[in-house]
Formats: sequence, structure tokens, C-alpha cells
Amino acid sequence: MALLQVIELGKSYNTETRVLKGVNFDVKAGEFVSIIGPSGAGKSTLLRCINRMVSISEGSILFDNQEVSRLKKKDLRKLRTDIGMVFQHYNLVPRLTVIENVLHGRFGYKSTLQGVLGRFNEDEKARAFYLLHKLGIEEHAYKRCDQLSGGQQQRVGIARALIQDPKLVLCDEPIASLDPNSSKIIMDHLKSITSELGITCLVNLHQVEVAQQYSDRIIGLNEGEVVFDGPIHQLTDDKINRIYGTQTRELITV
Ligand SMILES: Nc1ncnc2c1ncn2[C@@H]1O[C@H](COP(=O)(O)OP(=O)(O)OP(=O)(O)O)[C@@H](O)[C@H]1O
Repeated sequence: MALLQVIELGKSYNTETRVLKGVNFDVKAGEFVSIIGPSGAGKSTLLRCINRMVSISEGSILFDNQEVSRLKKKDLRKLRTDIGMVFQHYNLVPRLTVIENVLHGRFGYKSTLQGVLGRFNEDEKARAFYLLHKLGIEEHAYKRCDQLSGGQQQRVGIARALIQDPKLVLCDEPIASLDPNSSKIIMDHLKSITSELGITCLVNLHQVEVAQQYSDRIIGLNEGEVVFDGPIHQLTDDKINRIYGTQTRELITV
């Protein structure tokens, strides 16, 4: 059973350009799927449609059998706790400590007042320390985030997404600001911790080799259309050229 179903999805920010066109794919619970494609292909837009950071123009997105575009207030809030997000630039509060930033991931479960007062229970704090331990940065728990390296900050970003107890984590170019060594550490952690916790992962990546190394499946986007969707062994050089080339419009059936 698919956790996420994207059906004939279309997105336009304005009347002139359609950023996503007839996008169809499913993601099963527990899958680790990468989305690759050239700059401007619509990868970030696709992730933003899934958690409704932007509204969709056509088609539908079903998450856990619920139509995302129809959700209101309480259900929309629930969707945002069920879907965690990891960003390229981490989106942490730099002057707050690591542990405070991680606990921010629990805000979706709190009343506004509890959130403002920073009220977190012992279980939540223990969970935050557990995640920091798993991600190898427990010793930095009381440091301000702006004192950490990029790779360490991204691990805080991952812990903040996971403490939400999400079913799905969307990662928008999680390693685009990192050097190769830190990138490897982040991808290793992302893969192992999501697989251990049984969390589904949908990751936008610029690097084909990284996508091939870590994914169960790859989706290739070109100018807003899915031009490849299949397991890594089917992503041949020819298909990579079609994803990154500009001439092809045909769907590669796999
Ligand atoms: N808020 C917005 N308003 C108008 N156009 C937008 C907006 N966000 C993105 N776009 C346009 O939509 C297209 C797809 O952008 P998007 O960021 O989704 O692509 P991407 O594949 O993630 O690119 P990159 O790899 O460079 O991040 C681009 O042409 C971009 O200019």
C-alpha cells in the first residue's frame, strides 16, 4: 500500500509557466526514494506541494489516503507533524542550543502557549538526546547551533525532523551546502536512522552518484515531467542523459 500517491500533479506559479506537468508516482511505506533532475526541473516545488507549503494547480496528492489539498486546520496540522522536512540551509535558530532546536520539532504537538514557554516533557527530552546520540552529536547538545559545522547543523536538522515522529521525511537538497566528507556522513545517517525507525524518505539530490548509492528507487524530473522512475540498476547512462538533457520529452517506461 502506498503511503504517498501523486496523481496527474500540475503546478503553475503564474499563468505563463507550468513548473510541474502530469506528475504521477507512488511511494510505499519504508522506501528511500531520490528525485534528481537539472536546476529548475521542479524538484523543490514537488516537495513543497506534498506538504502543502504551496498549493497545487492540477491533479491530486494522497498522503495516507487523505487528499492533501482538502485538509483543513486540525488535519493540516496533523499532516505537518506526519511529514518532516530537512532543508539545504538547515533552517535552525542559530542563537539557540542544539537541544532547543531539536525540541522545536515537537511544536506541532503543542498549544501556542506551551510552545512559547518551551514546555517539553521528560520523554520528549529523552527522545531528543537519543536522536542526537544516534546522529553522533550528543556532546554538542548545549552548544549554540551557530558554533557547529555545516554537517553538524544538518544532523540537528535531521533530529528536529525525526522528533516529530513523522511517517515521511522530505529532504530538499540536504547535502548541497556540504563538502564530500560531510555529505557522506549526512547521507549515511539519513539512510540508517530512517531505515531503523521505519520512516519513508523522499530526497531531492543534485548528485546522481549519491542518489544511486543510497536509494531504493530514483525519480528523474526534467522540465516538470517525470522522465524516469525505476530502481537504480535501470538508471543507465542513456537515461541519465535524458533526465539532464533538454531534448527528450518521452517517458522512459521501466
Ligand atoms: N515561488 C515561486 N514563484 C514563481 N516561480 C517559482 C517559485 N518557486 C520556483 N519557481 C520556478 O519554478 C521552477 C522550478 O523551481 P524549483 O525550485 O522547484 O526547481 P528545482 O528543480 O528544485 O531547482 P534547483 O535544483 O535549482 O533547486 C523554476 O523555474 C523556478 O524559477
